Amino acid sequence: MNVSLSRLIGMSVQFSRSDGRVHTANVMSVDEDKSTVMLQWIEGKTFRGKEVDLSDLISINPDLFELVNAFTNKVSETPSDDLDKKYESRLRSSRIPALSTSAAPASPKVEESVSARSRQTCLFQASASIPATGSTGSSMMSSSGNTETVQADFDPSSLPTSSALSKRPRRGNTARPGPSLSLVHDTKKENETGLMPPPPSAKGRRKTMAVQEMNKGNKRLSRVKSFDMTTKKGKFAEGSRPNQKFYEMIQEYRETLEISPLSTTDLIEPQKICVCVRKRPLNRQEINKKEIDVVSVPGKGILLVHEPKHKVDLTKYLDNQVFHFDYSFDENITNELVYKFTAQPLVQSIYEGGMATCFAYGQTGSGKTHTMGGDFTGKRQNSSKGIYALAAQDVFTYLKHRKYSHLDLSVYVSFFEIYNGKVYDLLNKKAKLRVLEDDRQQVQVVGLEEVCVPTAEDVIEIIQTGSAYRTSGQTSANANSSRSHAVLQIVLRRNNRAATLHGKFSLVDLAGNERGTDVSSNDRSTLVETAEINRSLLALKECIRSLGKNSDHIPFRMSTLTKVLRDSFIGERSKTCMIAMVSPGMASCEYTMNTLRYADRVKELNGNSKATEALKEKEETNSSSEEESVGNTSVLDAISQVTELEEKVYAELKRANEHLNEMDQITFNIEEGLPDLIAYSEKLMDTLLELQFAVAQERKARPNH
Ligand SMILES: Nc1ncnc2c1ncn2[C@@H]1O[C@H](COP(=O)(O)OP(=O)(O)OP(=O)(O)O)[C@@H](O)[C@H]1O
Repeated sequence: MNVSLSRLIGMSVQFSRSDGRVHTANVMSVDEDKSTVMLQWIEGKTFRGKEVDLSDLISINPDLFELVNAFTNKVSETPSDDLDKKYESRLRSSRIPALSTSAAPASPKVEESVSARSRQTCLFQASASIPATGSTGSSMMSSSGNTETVQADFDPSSLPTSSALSKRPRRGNTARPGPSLSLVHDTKKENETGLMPPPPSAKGRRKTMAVQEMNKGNKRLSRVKSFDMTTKKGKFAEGSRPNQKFYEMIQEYRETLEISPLSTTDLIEPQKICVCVRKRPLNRQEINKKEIDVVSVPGKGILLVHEPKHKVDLTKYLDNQVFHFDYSFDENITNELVYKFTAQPLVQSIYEGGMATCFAYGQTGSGKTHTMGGDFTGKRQNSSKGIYALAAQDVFTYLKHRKYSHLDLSVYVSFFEIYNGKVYDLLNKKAKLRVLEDDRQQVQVVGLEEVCVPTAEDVIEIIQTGSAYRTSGQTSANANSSRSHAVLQIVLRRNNRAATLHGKFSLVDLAGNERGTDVSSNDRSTLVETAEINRSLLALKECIRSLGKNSDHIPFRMSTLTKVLRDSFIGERSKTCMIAMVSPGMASCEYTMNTLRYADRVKELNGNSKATEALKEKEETNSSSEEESVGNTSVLDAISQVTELEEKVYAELKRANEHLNEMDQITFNIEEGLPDLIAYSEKLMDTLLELQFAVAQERKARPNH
C-alpha cells in the first residue's frame, strides 16, 4: 500500500451521510486504486461502514487535502515510490478545488475543524453523539479517573482528528485505531504552545515524554482495541462480504426506522389468541459466513423482512415486507421477557378452569427449543431458563395463592412427542402410545405417564429427563427433533378420588416447518413424514382459527397433534399463544417468510393497525426510486395471494395424503391377506389333486363307467 495514503488509516474525519447528517467516522482502510477510503462509525451499539471517495472526503475535511498533499509531495520526492505519484496525479485530476482554510466548509462542525484545527478534538464530539460501549467505558473511568482517557477508551470511534494525527508519531503502518485521548491531550498541548511533534523518523531514536505517554495510553487501550478488531472482523470486513450491496441497502433502510423496543413496563393485553414473533441473533456460523441479517424488529409488534431481489435486468432491490403481530421480539430479548408477554398471562387461566396452549413454531434452528426448553451451554440445556420452567414456577406460585387454595388442587406433568402421527412417552422410555376417542369425542392417550409433582424444581428435572430422551433420539435418528412435536402438559387436578381435571397448560415445541415445504427429497419415508407435518400444521392453524371464531366445528381429527390437544380448542376459557421463531440470515429468508405468513394466518391481524399504517406510509414516502417502489408493491395483497395459494396447495396435499393413506391401507390389506390366500390356494390345489387322484382311481376300478 502507498506509504503516504496508509497514514490516513486510523484518522477520525468528518463524514457526510446521504441524508445530510455530518458526523465523525474513522478511516479503516484505503483503496489507492479506487481512490476511496473505508469509513467506520458507531450507531447505537453497532458498527457501520461505508466506502467513500477520497475526493468527497476531502471536500468535507479541507485540512485533509493539505495533509494528503503534504504526504504525497513528501513521498513523491522519493524516486522509488511510484505509487504515491500515481495517487498524486489521481488526486489532482479529481477536480477538487485546492481548499484553503478559508474555503466554505460543508457544515458548522467542519468550519470549527478548519478554524481550530489543533483543537479539533472529535473525541468529544464523537462521544457526545455516539453512544459508548457501556461497561468497558465505565470500568475504565473508575480505574483511570481520567475523563479524557475514559472517553477515548470506551469510545472506539474516538480517534484523533486528521490534523491531530498528522502530527502524531506512528509505529509503522500497521497501527490501526488511534491512540487514547491522552495522546490527543498531549498533542493538543503541543499545538497550543506552538510546538510541533518530532518527525516520524526521529521518534525511534529519542522517546519524548509525550511518546512514552502515548505508548502507555496505547497499552491501556490495547485490550479495548483487540475488542474493536474482533468486532470489526465480524461487522466490517465489507470488502469480502457476499451480498455487500444488499447489506448496505438494508443498513440504509434501517436508518429510517423508528425503534420502540419492548420493555418490561409495557402493557400486556390478555387475549384469547396471541401471536408473536421472535428473531434470534445470527449464530457464529452465520457470522463466519458473513451472512447478512435481513430481519428488522422496530418494535410495537412490527417485523420487517428485507427480501433481497433482482429485477430482470439484474438490478438489486429490496422487497421490504411488513408483518404485524401482537408482539415482536428482537434478537436481544431474553426468554424471561418473551415469557412475560406470551405464556405468563395464560397461567392464571388454568386456575380459572381453562385450557391454555403455547406453541413454538418455526424452521429448524430458529430457536424453538431455546425458547421453550431453555438455552444450551455446549450440549447441556439450562432447563430453568425456558418457557416450560418459567410457566411451571408460576403454576406453583398460584397454587399457594389464597384465591385458589380452596380448590384443593395438585399439579401433574406429562411429556410426550408426536412423530409421524404416533405418540411416544418421553417420561416412559419413549413408549409408543395409542390415541383413542370415546363416544363423547373425548380423546385419551392410553397409558400416558402423568407424574404428580410437588415443586417447580421437580418439573425442571422432568423436563431435563424428557428432553434427554428427545435429544438422544435426535442424534441417533439425525435431527428427529425438528420432525416431531414435543408436548409438555402441566395439569391441575382436584384432590378427589377421581382426580378430576381442573385446568391444563400444554406447551408445544412444534416440528420444524421447513419440513412442510421441503420437497427436495423424494424417498417415501420423507414424503410421508412431510405430509404428516403438513397435515398437523395445517390442522393446527385451522383449529386455532376456529377457536378464534368461537366456531362449533373444530377440525381436530385432521391430525394426531390436534386430536391430543382437542380440549384446548374448545370452550370460552381456552387461550392460545403462538410464538413464531425466525432465523435472521438471508439464506433462511424463504423459510422466514413461510413462518411469518403462517403466523399471520393463524390470527388474521388485518394489518391496518396504526403502527402498520404509519410504516406503510413511511415506505411510500421513502420510495423515490423505481427499485424501492417495486419493493413496496402492495405487500399485504401479495401476502394474501400467496397464502391463498398456500391454502390450495395444502388442500391438494391433504387430498393426496388421504389417497396415500387409502393406498397404504389397501397395500396393508393385501399384504395381510396374502399368506392366507396362498395357504388357501395351496389347500385348493391339494384338494384338486386329491380329487383328480380319486377320479383316476374310480376310473381304474370301474372302466366301463
Ligand atoms: N434467542 C436466541 N438467543 C441466542 N441463541 C439462540 C436464540 N435462539 C436460538 N439460539 C441458538 O440457536 C441454536 C438453534 O436453536 P434451537 O435448537 O432452539 O432451534 P430449534 O428451532 O429448536 O431447532 P430444531 O427444530 O432443529 O430443534 C441453538 O444453539 C440456540 O442456543
